[in-house]
Amino acid sequence: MLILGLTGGIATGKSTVSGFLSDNYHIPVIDADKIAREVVEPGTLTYQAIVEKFQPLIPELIDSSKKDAPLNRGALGAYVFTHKKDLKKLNAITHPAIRKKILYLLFKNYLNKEPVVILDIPLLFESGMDWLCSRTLTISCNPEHQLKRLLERNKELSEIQATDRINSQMQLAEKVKQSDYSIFNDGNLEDLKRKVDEFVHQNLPALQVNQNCGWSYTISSWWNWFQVMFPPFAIVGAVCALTRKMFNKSYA
Ligand SMILES: CC(C)(COP(=O)(O)OP(=O)(O)OC[C@H]1O[C@@H](n2cnc3c(N)ncnc32)[C@H](O)[C@@H]1O)[C@@H](O)C(=O)NCCC(=O)NCCS
Ligand SMILES: Nc1ncnc2c1ncn2[C@@H]1O[C@H](COP(=O)(O)OP(=O)(O)OP(=O)(O)O)[C@@H](O)[C@H]1O
Repeated sequence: MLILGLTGGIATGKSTVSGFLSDNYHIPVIDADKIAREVVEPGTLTYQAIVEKFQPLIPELIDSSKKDAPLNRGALGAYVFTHKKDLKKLNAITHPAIRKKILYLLFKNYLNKEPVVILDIPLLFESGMDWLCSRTLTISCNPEHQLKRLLERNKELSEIQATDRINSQMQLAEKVKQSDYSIFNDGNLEDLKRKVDEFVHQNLPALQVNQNCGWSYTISSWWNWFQVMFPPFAIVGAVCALTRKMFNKSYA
């Protein structure tokens, strides 16, 4: 299974691209932002840990008059994106649960024999989850477009708050440098769609696209067949791939 790690800065167009890939090529998408919302729902251990840690700092974090009140994400975001140390603490609480769910969904897709899965993670490199990916793709754009799109989408954010969110992430240029492929999303939505189509046809040649009824997959080498027939060899293959990635990274 080819795992394509999709990343970029906030509001650079990741979800728009994963939407195209899912709608037009029927590729399953694992969306880390969506998972990040699920793992903090009332009743979860992550929710409890966040309330214990952050309610003393953010009194409006939950509506205490209601049982199982959801987190006030706006208030939590406004606080953590201006307090770097606390953002790290929030990440330390949420990321293990997000990682666990991602691994579970990857395994489920593997059992479903999906040839390609998109892993849409804004913090792909920051969290080190790029090691799981066969290939990585960064969606970037210039800073003016990024700020404009973020302010248009999240109308509740002031320009200062939006800039804080952008600055809390790894620089876009660094993400582009670390990734195998990048798409520069500076045109309109039609331009973006065309670039995504070009990307698929140029970089995913092992897959034969049938846009009407999804992907059909050709297992190209004897080694791939072998791994499908004897799963322990797939595990050895995965360990070798991870070791190779680690080695390449430390010498990059
Ligand atoms: C701080 C929170 C409550 C703000 O919630 P809100 O609904 O306003 O934003 P949302 O979750 O939709 O995120 C919007 C975008 O913000 C950026 N972002 C989110 N979390 C982080 C973070 N920890 N560090 C840097 N950028 C982040 C991403 O680009 C994301 O796409 C929320 O983002 C959160 O719980 N973050 C911690 C979990 C996390 O790291 N999620 C990202 C997926 S790995
Ligand atoms: N090429 C484009 N032209 C016009 N609008 C665009 C373009 N690309 C993305 N947008 C818009 O910009 C906003 C941000 O895009 P999107 O939600 O895909 O970003 P994202 O990278 O997934 O953001 P986040 O990190 O917050 O999840 C959306 O409202 C989207 O419709």
